[in-house]
Amino acid sequence: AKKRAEALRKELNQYNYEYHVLDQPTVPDAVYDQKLHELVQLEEEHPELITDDSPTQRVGGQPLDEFRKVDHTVPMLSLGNAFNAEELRDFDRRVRGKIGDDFKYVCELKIDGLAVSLRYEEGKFVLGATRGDGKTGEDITHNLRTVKSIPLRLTEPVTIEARGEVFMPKQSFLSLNDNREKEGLELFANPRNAAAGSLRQLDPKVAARRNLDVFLYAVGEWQAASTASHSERLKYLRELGFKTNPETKRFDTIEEVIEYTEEWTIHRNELDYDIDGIVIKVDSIQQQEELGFTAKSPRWAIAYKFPA
Ligand SMILES: COc1nc2nc(N)nc(N)c2nc1C
Repeated sequence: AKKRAEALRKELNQYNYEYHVLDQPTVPDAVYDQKLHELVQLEEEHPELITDDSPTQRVGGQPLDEFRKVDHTVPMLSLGNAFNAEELRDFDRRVRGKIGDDFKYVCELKIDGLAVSLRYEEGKFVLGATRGDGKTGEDITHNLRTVKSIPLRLTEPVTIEARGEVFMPKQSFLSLNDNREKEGLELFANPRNAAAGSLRQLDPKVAARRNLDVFLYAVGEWQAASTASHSERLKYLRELGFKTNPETKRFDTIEEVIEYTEEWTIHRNELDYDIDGIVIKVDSIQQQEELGFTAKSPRWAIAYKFPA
């Protein structure tokens, strides 16, 4: 029974990863559901076989009676903003004034969701927290465990804090508001508020039915082999089993970056999720360190915000 439970757990976690992280399922839902049912029965007969990374353990038992405060090991920063191409060129001039012309930019979609920090110890998901004021957030581990694209166990037993954005896909937002209208409940104004409202619940069963998703984009505490660039860090996050955004691109010049912001200003309505801008970062870690930080934001990154 122990062997069978282990085999089922491995298989189901792999299917879950393919479906929710890669968006490339290799088996039909019926196969997943049938094997999950077998594991649930096996764990009912042999509770001692239950491990906390079992797919049956994503939705916890009792609701909490309050949220615990969590101090971030590494503060969660905020980004400076640019609202037009000229302000992006100003940013570029400041960067070049400091590190010269030999560098690359990475551009990422700025997901309109809720910033979270995910802590793993020896590869196991142990703590998920909101950004809060950047130094102290709230422990929402019980809700983040229900997000199927958040791995409960990484492919390597590393200790790491990954940062990203939890969001509600547009389609899920529309059907959630449909249901709320039918039940005479107040509607959510937008997917961001719906995601935030779902994560602010004390009972994880609520978040579990809200179809939340995540994209990871940065690391806080970092133990792994040194990485030379942000692009390499994103690749490493993917290798660990995290979901990162597929639209991320590297460019040599700010003019290419401006074209990328113009493209997404037009095409963002084709995405399955809301974005409120584009985040632009100097790719090299060494050059990021040369540029450093202001009191609250990195000098090596900026958020281009779409016109409201
Ligand atoms: C390096 O710091 C950051 N990086 C980010 N990257 C993306 N893609 N989206 C964000 N919202 C974001 N926010 C911060 C503070």
